[in-house]
Amino acid sequence: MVLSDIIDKVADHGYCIIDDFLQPRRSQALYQYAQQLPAQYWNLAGIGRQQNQTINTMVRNDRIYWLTSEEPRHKDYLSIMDELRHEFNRELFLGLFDYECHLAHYPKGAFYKKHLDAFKGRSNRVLTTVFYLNPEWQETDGGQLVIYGDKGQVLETVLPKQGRLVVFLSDRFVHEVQRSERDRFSITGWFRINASISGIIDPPR
Ligand SMILES: O=C(O)CCC(=O)C(=O)O
Ligand SMILES: [Fe+2]
Repeated sequence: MVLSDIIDKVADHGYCIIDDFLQPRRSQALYQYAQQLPAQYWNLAGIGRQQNQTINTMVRNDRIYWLTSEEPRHKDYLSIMDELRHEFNRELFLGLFDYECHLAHYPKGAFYKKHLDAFKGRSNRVLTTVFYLNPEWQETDGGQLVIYGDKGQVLETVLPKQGRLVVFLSDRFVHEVQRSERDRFSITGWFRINASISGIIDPPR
């Protein structure tokens, strides 16, 4: 996998789906790490921004855990995403300022209804990344990521299988996570610009 493939695809289509983004043993290590995280680390995910953050389990009911660079076991992933950020800036002049990401755990029955990760001109999230950790995944396990086009048509239905990375423009593609029939683990993140838009800044986490 070459980072420039990702850049080219995003430049051409606004999104890309890449397999074997990391070496299998690195993906597997992240999977094992996520699986053994004690229950108290996982928080129910909220929706909306800072003051308006609410937990609405009708919209999403996954659990998340933010990754910080202080923890050595997060460094590997954060540093490759930083390389990718530099590459995006070098090739497409996106001016991406930082990257934030969290582990996500969708237990059996969990989902995330149709949504956008950012609203045009109202967010500093530019690109969304989702990296999948489960080593085995079948159609019948559910949990597909569905990406929609601007007329509401299905563009992609993505099986969340280990090593696969999805990158898309955060304010352009409505997407959803279909009900998962098994424990589903991933790392979702956002490349951001350092802009204060209408006096609103997205929360750092
Ligand atoms: O896990 C996925 O496939 C997508 C997650 C997502 O859309 C989000 O966390 O905003
Ligand atoms: Fe999303």
